Amino acid sequence: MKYINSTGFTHKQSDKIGVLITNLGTPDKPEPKALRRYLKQFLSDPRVVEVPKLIWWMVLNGVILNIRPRRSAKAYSTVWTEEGSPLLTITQQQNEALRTKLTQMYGDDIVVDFAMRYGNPDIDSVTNRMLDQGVRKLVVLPLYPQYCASTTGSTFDAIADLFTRRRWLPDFRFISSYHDHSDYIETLADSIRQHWASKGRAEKLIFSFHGIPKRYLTNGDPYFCHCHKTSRLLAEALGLGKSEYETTFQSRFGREEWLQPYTDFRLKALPNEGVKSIQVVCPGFSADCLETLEEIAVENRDYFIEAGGKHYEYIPALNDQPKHIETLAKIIEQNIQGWRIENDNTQRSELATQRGAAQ
Ligand SMILES: C=CC1=C(C)c2cc3[nH]c(cc4nc(cc5[nH]c(cc1n2)c(C)c5CCC(=O)O)C(CCC(=O)O)=C4C)c(C)c3C=C
Ligand SMILES: [Fe+2]
Ligand SMILES: [Fe+2]
Repeated sequence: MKYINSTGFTHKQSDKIGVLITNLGTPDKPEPKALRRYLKQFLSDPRVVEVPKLIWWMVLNGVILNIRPRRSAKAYSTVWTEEGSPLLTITQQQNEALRTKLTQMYGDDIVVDFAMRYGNPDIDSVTNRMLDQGVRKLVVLPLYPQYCASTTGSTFDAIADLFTRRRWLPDFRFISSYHDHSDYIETLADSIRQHWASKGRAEKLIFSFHGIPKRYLTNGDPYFCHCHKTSRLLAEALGLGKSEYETTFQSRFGREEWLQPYTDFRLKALPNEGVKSIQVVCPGFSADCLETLEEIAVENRDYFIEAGGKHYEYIPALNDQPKHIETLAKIIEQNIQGWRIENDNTQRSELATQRGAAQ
């Protein structure tokens, strides 16, 4: 085994704190070839699809990767902008804003960067670059408020895998969820209140979260409970009664049962139950992406209107809203307690001396 060495250190270089934010990732282009590459990496992750390896390899390579890339490329091209995929652009904006905020709080010895679990920029390259810049204490914040093994757990796997290959490991903290953090709840509530102030209130508010197979819940994944806790706290903050909101699950994939109730089923049923005006918010998505901009804002609107609904609004994700960035900075601040920015170069000088002697 050849380990990745820690190179590039110099005398008087101070130790740095690294803050790495991550999200799921997105294809490089809204084209079938790029989608094939992206979906192959994403759907080959055993944390995402928990099906025996050989069976899944045959289904993925024999069926899914021959059909889905073309279909998904079409969907992606409807949300793509001149800057690229919304998920990437918004994550870049969040990263810039967070870097500015944390630099104001901690000075230049904090290194802030972002990476994607699938596609680019990848976790390996970004983390290696941060460690080579002198990061000796690393905190990772996956931008998934609710813990799920398929997303948060998989992000940990990628970092842990890199660590098994590196010589010099940093102090390390991993933020596994913030679904009930009071600032996150208040920021979401505030964004909904602002929407109400400018657009008025619908009869019902739908909290739509990305789904997962129901089997993962029965096997002990806390994701479903985290989603419901976020909803309950959000409803309390907004003073909503039980009949004024619903929690639903979107973005099903494959044939098995996923978490219920399904968003699209409920949107098709609500007009028949007398609900003609709704607003939908997706608290599990920290950045707008295909699943919110296309599936919720367009596809599900059509279902609701076709079923007899009159008024449908999607309330955007928190994205790079200043209050969201302040919330993320606060979560990071609380998780790096006790991490002093070091300016003690004794160890560094020691190493440099030994290297000099060895040459
Ligand atoms: C917010 C949390 C997410 C969970 C939990 C999640 C689980 C999950 N997803 C799939 C399959 C797909 N998801 C896709 C897109 C997608 N998923 C999330 C987030 C979560 N997924 C985001 C933010 C996005 C959008 C990415 C973007 O580029 O905008 C896709 C790709 C799109 C498509 O082809 O439809 C798939 C596939 C599974 C199987 C799963 C849990 C088991
Ligand atoms: Fe997904
Ligand atoms: Fe989708």
